[in-house]
Amino acid sequence: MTTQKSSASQSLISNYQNQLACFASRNHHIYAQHLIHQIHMPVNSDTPFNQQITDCFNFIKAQGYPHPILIGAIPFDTNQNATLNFYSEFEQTTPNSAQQPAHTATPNTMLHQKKLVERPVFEHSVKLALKAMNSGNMQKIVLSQATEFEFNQQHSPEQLFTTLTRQNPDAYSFLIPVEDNQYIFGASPELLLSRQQQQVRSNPLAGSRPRSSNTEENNRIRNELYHSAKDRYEHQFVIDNIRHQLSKYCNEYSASETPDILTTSTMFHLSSVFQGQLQPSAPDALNLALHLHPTPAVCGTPTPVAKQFILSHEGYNRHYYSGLNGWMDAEGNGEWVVTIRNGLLNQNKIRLYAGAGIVVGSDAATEWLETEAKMQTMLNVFQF
Ligand SMILES: C=C(O[C@H]1C=CC=C(C(=O)O)[C@@H]1O)C(=O)O
Repeated sequence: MTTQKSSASQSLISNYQNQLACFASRNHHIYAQHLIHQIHMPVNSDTPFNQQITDCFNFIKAQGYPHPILIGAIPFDTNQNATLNFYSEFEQTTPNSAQQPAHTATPNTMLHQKKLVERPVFEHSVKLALKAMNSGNMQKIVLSQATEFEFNQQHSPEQLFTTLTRQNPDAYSFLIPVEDNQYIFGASPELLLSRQQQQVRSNPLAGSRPRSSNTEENNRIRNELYHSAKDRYEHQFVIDNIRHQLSKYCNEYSASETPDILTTSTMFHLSSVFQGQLQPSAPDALNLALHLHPTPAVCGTPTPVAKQFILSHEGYNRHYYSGLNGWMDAEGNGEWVVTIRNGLLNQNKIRLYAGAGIVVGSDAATEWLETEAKMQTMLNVFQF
């Protein structure tokens, strides 16, 4: 496939060829290699990001590539820059974990680790949030922490991705180039939104318990989560919000009446499904997903109050964590997942993130332990 283009179109030509992006779900794996253009701008109503997306797709198609793809990452705070990567073509395969090489990540030595949010700071924020709830200002908030690890050498992004998909075959695994030669990577259990022609689907999660290694104990934990009034309450904010936002665009839809339990490599979650038939005028997959973001699974209720609390109290910049990532084709079909159980690869440093939903009745110490358990999904990649 040629990458030589006319001088008139040089501004859209890749300086970044061979920056691989990968996105895997249970049903398919997408690999895209020939990066044509990267947009870095906020995806909010103040910027012309939609026009730029249309221009990029049109430009790539005019060069003779009929099936371009956008694979990108949107931050938690949409006032910060998103990264939208445009590829001229992509390969789509059916997952077959038996054929994947059974390696773990490069055997690097970890030199240092540093908490960006220490446990007392997190627990203090939880207590402040509970106070705000008791005075009626907020009903739910998701608070998070991050840890940075420094290794003696850089991990191979491709190996990280292979390990993630092998360890988490039911998750949405991703590896996406972002600014400054960094990558975000992860294994998210949470589908924010998929659109395939007029079919839309969302699988919100909220309410969690760490898994044990003992089967009987796991049965007890699942049962306790399923019947926990506090976790059902925490979950309800998310499904109510998704139903409210998406039903506006649907001719018909259905939503789970009671949640199921979704099992990941490290956690149990309460899980609901929303499915609908979109109206002909409904927005494309990315814009529909942006209407949902940030859901109460990563922010809180009411959204503006929770978002402001997070920005003022959390004590670090979430950036891509708890945003969304995924892909979209030029017809507006796509899959966007919540950027959780993820990390940021920056040369020989890796930053990992995890959060937990807080409602009245939450206990600060238990919530901290929940974030640590969630982080284990990523730590397993490095065999810690
Ligand atoms: C915010 C995270 O998880 C969300 C998704 C599932 C369950 C959650 C919870 O029970 O708190 C969170 O809302 C995270 O993993 O960092």
